[in-house]
Amino acid sequence: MYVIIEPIQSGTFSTVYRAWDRKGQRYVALKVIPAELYRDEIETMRVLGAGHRNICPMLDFYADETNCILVLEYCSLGDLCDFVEISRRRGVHGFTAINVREMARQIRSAIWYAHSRGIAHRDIKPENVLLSADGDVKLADWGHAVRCQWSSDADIGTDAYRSPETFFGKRYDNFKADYWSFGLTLLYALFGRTPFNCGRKSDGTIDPYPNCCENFASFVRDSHQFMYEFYIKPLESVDSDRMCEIIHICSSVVENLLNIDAGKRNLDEFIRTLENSSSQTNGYAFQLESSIRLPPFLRLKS
Ligand SMILES: Nc1ncnc2c1ncn2[C@@H]1O[C@H](COP(=O)(O)OP(=O)(O)OP(=O)(O)O)[C@@H](O)[C@H]1O
Repeated sequence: MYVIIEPIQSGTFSTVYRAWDRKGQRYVALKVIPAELYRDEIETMRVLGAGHRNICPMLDFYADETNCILVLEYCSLGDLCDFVEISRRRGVHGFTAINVREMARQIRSAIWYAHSRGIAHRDIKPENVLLSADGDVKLADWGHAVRCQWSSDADIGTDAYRSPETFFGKRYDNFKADYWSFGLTLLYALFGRTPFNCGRKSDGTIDPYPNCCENFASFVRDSHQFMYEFYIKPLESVDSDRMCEIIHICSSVVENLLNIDAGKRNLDEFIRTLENSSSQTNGYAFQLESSIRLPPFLRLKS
């Protein structure tokens, strides 16, 4: 029924193939997972259904004692991580190649939909943001997802995208943790890199970044200043309107998604501030100053 054409990628737990669906006359992605791991992912995908434009739907699945095969809609433009990397090699920044506002709207919509059904993704990152041929975003890989808002799992997801409170085995809000990962995913889309990395202790175990990462310490001291030093200052030859837009998106990400205080992360406020500025025309930086709290470096510039 399905003819495998080529492997797309091997993830940590699975291999994904591009295949031809003879019956449906279309390409599909086949994700092959060891049997002991598949149940949660399939159950989550069932709850999510095929009803959301920005969630990669499961079309079918097959299982035996050793493996399970998820048949997924095929996203021909691959994942956001590869897209940003390919653009970078061609000398194009993510913020030029991607309509980051539209991407943010679509990812937000997928997150909101999942959360409204009680599902937290718990591994939002560029590798799990797929791009379909018509340019839509499809949030994928629900293998780490849970159907509850609160947990204390200290070892879930991908370190560079995990929110600080998830490392220590204390109770945290999975939905707010998703907001943080969403924020870092957008920063990766804009700039092709993320700032926070875990270390290794002498016994080989992971040292969570909130304990050991200099960038994180700087971010805690002054998050807007850190963003300026890490992301904005190194940018060259970006015109001033574009620069204002990038700064505005960064500022909104920092205020509403990357807040150290998880309780203050706010998805709706994030989208609201993003939409606010998109209706502004040239020179909007000057008008913006009165509408949102701008980082100090933008005030200096204007
Ligand atoms: N439907 C799809 N269409 C196109 N490519 C896909 C699709 N699903 C997955 N891929 C590709 O395969 C990669 C791995 O898929 P996925 O993240 O689902 O596997 P995984 O084993 O759970 O990965 P990991 O645990 O390492 O995050 C994705 O990053 C993407 O590049």
